[in-house]
Amino acid sequence: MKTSAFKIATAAGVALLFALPLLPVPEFWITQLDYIGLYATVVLGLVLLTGVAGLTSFGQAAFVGLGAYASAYVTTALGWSPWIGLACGIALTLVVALVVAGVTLRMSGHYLPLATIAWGLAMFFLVGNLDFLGKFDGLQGIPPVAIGSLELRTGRASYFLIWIVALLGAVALRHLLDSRPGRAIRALKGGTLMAEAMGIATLRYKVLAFVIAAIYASLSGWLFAHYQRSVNPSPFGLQMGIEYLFMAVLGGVGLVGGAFVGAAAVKVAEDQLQNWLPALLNTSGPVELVVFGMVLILVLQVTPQGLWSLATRRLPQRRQDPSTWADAAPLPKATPPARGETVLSVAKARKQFGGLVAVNDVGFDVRAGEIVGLIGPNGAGKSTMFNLITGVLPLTSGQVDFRGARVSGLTSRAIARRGMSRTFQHVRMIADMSVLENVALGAHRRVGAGVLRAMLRLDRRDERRLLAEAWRQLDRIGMSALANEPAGNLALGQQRLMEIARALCTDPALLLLDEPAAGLRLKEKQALAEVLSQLRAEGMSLLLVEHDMDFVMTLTDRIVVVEFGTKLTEGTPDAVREDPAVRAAYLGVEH
Ligand SMILES: Nc1ncnc2c1ncn2[C@@H]1O[C@H](COP(=O)(O)OP(=O)(O)OP(=O)(O)O)[C@@H](O)[C@H]1O
Repeated sequence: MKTSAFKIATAAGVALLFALPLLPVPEFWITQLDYIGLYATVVLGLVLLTGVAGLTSFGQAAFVGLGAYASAYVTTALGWSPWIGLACGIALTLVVALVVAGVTLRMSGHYLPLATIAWGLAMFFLVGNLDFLGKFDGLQGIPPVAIGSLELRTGRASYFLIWIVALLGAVALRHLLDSRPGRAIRALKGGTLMAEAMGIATLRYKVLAFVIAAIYASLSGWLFAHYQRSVNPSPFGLQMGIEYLFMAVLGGVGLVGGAFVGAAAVKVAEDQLQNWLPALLNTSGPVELVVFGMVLILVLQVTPQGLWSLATRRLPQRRQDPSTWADAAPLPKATPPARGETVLSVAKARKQFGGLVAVNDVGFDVRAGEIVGLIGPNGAGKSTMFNLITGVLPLTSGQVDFRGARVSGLTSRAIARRGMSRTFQHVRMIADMSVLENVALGAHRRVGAGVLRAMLRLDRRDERRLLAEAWRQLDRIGMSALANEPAGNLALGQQRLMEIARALCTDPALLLLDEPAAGLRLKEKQALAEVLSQLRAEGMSLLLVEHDMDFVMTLTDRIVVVEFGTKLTEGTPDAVREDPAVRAAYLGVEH
């Protein structure tokens, strides 16, 4: 399908949705669609949290309950307006979500889903046992939402509000995903180490995704309470938490449109199954969940990316046009170190993995405007040394100073923020993001556009500046033609170059490159050497690990040789080439 046809179909769908209650359609349809809109709003949050950020939560129904009960209580017990109820619900959700996120998001693996189950259960039983919330009977007599003198008393009247909230929520989420904070959230699934090395505070973005998802759920709860006009704990229990996840996965992991398809599919299937299953299986138990599980597995066998991907997977990749940011103001630049200043100083750096000494009291300096090579046979400890310098691994002993200040002991993020950037031995990227978006992650720290501005689309000026920088750095290493490709489609050598562009986007004073020339053809290597020489001429310092000896010998000013974790020698390329110990140990030549 072409993009234009897809857009027309979507617009027609939305127009039909809003025309429906004005047509003489059965009340049942309207009720169904009301619920689908309510569910989809919750699932939008899960698209972000689980689909995009990779954080599984079974606890969304509890946040729906929080929004519902907060407004139900203040409107019934205190007689406040539902709009104040909405504000109370959001405020309460914000506080609770921050607390729950603080407790759970440091957990990894299966602990997070388990913790969200515990949170969902705790909320359910807490609400069910509180007197002032009516225990398991809940609260009745909740007033309808009123817009001026118009009271939304019927399903048809509430329909527009429900769907406006759901669709605005979808638009805001799409905006977010296509923005600076959105890219950071998209990097959480599998790219935390890289993102931290680019100076991105990943825990903060996990918390943000969690809080946004909770607020979407809470909004739905508010609508739900005033639509139903009564609340009790059962729609906010664990079973519903599982169903919301079903909807998110079935609709399409990480796809905004999937929230609506998933919510619709589950709601319709649920009703149909409830009609027929009891008769079919001769039982009155709630067997829909079992059948749901089976349907989910079957659907995901056929379309692993969920139902919505059937509509979107043939759409061409969105292309960014460089003319969009032609006039963007350049990003701020840090003051570079003075030429000849010692930028990096490593002293007696040591790393032990159990009994293995991977780096054995190694020391060397790198000065501004200098390219230093770190060479040695496989397993000599070069990558470990990179990880020690950049804070990915803690030192066993010794120290690292950067621009005159001690950085050993700091996190990789803190070190990156001081102007040290790197590439990785095994390329670290977000494969389904475009090359340009991956590179833009490097410039993340240089502008400040946050979540709210992104959701409201008020971030475009900063976004243009950011993409312009990413494009400029890609262009510098001769890769701008590939800017719109998904990064995962590139050849390995190109992915390495992309990492260099990303590192350059951080505006570093020191660049650490781990085997930059690996996988490149001769011409590409020559072009890369030229770019690196130019960076040196501009006053940048570079430390590189490389196995291609021609590349190292022609490019570097000095070489540090390591073997079995120990420094063998250090000197100019010529001196190192002639050093008998190096020839024996590293170049394999007898002396
Ligand atoms: N996380 C770890 N746990 C245990 N041992 C490790 C760890 N990381 C590295 N090592 C060991 O430390 C030694 C140095 O490894 P390192 O990857 O730094 O070498 P290298 O010089 O970069 O080698 P190559 O050129 O093959 O990448 C190796 O013996 C390796 O097996």
